[in-house]
Amino acid sequence: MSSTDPDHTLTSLLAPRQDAPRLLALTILWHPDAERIGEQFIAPSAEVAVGRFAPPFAAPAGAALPLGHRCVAREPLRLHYRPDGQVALAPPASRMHLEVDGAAVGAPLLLAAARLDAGVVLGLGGAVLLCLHWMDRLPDGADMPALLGVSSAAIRLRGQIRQAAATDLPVLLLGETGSGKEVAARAIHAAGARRAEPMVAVNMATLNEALAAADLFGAEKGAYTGALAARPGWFAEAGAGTLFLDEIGNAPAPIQPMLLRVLESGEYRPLGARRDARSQARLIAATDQDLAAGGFNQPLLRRLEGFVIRLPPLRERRADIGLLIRQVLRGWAARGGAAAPALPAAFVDQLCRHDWPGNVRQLAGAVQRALLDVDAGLAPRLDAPAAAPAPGPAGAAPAARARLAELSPQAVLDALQQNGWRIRAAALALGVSRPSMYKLIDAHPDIRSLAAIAPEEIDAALARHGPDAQRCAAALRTPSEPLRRHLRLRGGPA
Ligand SMILES: Nc1ncnc2c1ncn2[C@@H]1O[C@H](COP(=O)(O)OP(=O)(O)OP(=O)(O)O)[C@@H](O)[C@H]1O
Repeated sequence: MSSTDPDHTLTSLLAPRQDAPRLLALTILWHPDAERIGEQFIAPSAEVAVGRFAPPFAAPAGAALPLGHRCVAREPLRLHYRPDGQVALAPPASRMHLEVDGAAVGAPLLLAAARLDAGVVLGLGGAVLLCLHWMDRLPDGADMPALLGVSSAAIRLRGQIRQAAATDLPVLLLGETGSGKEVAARAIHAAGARRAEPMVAVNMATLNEALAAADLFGAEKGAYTGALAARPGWFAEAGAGTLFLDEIGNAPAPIQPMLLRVLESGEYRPLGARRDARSQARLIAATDQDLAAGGFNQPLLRRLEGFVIRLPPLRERRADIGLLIRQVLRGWAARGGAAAPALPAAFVDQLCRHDWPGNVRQLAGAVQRALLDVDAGLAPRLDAPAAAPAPGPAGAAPAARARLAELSPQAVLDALQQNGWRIRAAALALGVSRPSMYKLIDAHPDIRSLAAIAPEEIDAALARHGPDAQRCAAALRTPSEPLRRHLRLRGGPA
């Protein structure tokens, strides 16, 4: 741990040094040969000339080849990283159509250094898209297939995951909705010494406040009304593995001091038990909220911050967008057995420049819908209604929030009914985050929270519909996940 580290966390050891050299880099976002997507050229000097036959682009440990495509002019466009930090761009002396961030360019221009932080999208000849960006670290072997990315931010993230995996510290994952927090938690578990033990993921926002303590810490038989059998709780189920507490900012207030106690002493008391139990589990928590802003138990926050990892939003790492699009295309081919329909380069250009408040999840949804459109002979559109952004509860853009308010109660009800009353599936269908889905449900006049339903009514639904939690949920007009947990706690059907 660094003695000058004001946060006293390991994270600062990995923070890029202010004086770290940064190099100009070009990453292939789109190419008629999809295998080329993600290949990079990292400039060894301040001058780069990009044409059909040079420079060579390569994947880590792969062969290096020039862009090669006939739409790219032989005459190169020239980039010059100037001492004042700006990048001068001179178009080629040819008829090739050149676009810079969607605008046609026919004359030299200067790019401010800050534009390259997120990545500038260069369109060459209407067929090849490149991302011009900075690199402040070397490409890695990208040995975490669930966490794609060739940007410096993606490489830094994988490095932090490897470091966190080598420790037993609690980890706090911070990032906007859809930015990959759960994927990162699973990668930490998979890369650590506990990989052979279970990983249990709990969404704190779905916990029923009255039952949360029993859910997490377990309960003795008869510990509360309806507890027909003892149950272990998530801490015991995680054993010596990893307990992932997603959306920790939504942890019910009475639970927070109990979590603090486990983190401080390793001990907790199952409901109705005479003595404490010991937790062996490693804790990873995630949130898209600012937990320091108020409401959340601050000593608990300090404990969770053993190792803090910030997941960068997609709009700050455009160099990764091509690989993420290709992942969806490959998924389509793997599911359907046939290659995915071709997406127009102009549409991919839009995808690469979009702001993606719902991050990777929203991008993947937009690409899926575009593929369905193209397959049906329609032109893909980025502004299709279903492609509405998935805002998080905190930090959501005003435009995204407005769109959330535009969702009618009927649309929310339809999404639940069509998705077996499952919150996660309905949130995906509406293109909103799970925290937003909870807010929509709370505000809905015709959807009830489980706590508001009398036990006799639940019993009557069970008697009528049998042990089918989804049918009971539909009959009770309540989401099925909390009902399923409630039934499990009672020792009944799930
Ligand atoms: N770097 C990545 N490479 C490939 N897929 C990714 C990456 N990051 C995220 N994804 C995918 O994006 C989707 C959202 O990721 P994930 O559920 O981990 O996000 P999250 O930050 O936990 O979201 P939320 O806060 O809404 O729960 C998942 O389908 C995941 O597989």
